[in-house]
Amino acid sequence: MYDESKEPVIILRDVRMKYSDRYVLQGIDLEAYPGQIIGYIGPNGAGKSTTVKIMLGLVQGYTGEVKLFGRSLAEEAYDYKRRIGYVPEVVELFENLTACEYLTFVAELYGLSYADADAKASRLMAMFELEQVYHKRMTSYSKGMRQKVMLIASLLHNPDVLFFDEPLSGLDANSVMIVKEIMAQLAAQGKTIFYSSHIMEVVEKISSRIILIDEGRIIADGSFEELKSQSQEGTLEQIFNQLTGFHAYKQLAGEFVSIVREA
Ligand SMILES: Nc1ncnc2c1ncn2[C@@H]1O[C@H](COP(=O)(O)OP(=O)(O)OP(=O)(O)O)[C@@H](O)[C@H]1O
Repeated sequence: MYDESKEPVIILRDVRMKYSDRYVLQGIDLEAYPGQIIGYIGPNGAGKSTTVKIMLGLVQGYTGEVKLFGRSLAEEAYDYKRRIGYVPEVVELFENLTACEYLTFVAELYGLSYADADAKASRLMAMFELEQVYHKRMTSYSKGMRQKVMLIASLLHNPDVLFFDEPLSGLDANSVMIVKEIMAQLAAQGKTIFYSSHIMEVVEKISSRIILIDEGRIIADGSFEELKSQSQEGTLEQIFNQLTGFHAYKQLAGEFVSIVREA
């Protein structure tokens, strides 16, 4: 369980972000604590990736305050990146490298020596039964194999906060169980996991807290039980549909299919 007596590791205050004339984040306020697994969910285009990229220092030009580990990202030369890990949604970069080359490169950026990085990376690859391909180029990897490499890359430096964007994407059923358990054990040891996904069944089960964002605003924030009792719905998928005002999926699907069938 997370410990709210500790200092929050993430603080966002009135974070707003504008692209061209349009606000895609309209005032995000949240704190995250050690040991929390936060499911950060919302419709396509709601602003989830933008929020995460701001926290990663990849997007500038926002207003409001963003603090990680008690210090503002706006502070000059604040080197917080060694304490965070990130699994991006799209894994296409660097595939001409072998896993060994890629993982040791990433770990060295985080300050590990080559020898330590190689030893740790090869052992973690073996845990996913990927030892045979450790020295093969990732162009020859399946989607799930690449995803496992990205997970390892995000964890090699033992970060305190993890940002995962669809981390189970492409993983087989056994690997999903392993990764879910890894997340639970990391959280039990006080890591904070900020997790974006569209797979509601998984978010419902693994999150200690769920934040639902729609059109750049937080519209629900609490444990699954809290969200359930507020909305009178049974599953997270139903809560999501209700809170985002979506009911017409059958009609929409019908219209879609009828357009497809037009000669
Ligand atoms: N670089 C950019 N330039 C202009 N608009 C952008 C840019 N990045 C994101 N947007 C817009 O900001 C809005 C929020 O995008 P964002 O990627 O944060 O959504 P998301 O909630 O992560 O969506 P998804 O579930 O589809 O991944 C969208 O309307 C998107 O078109």
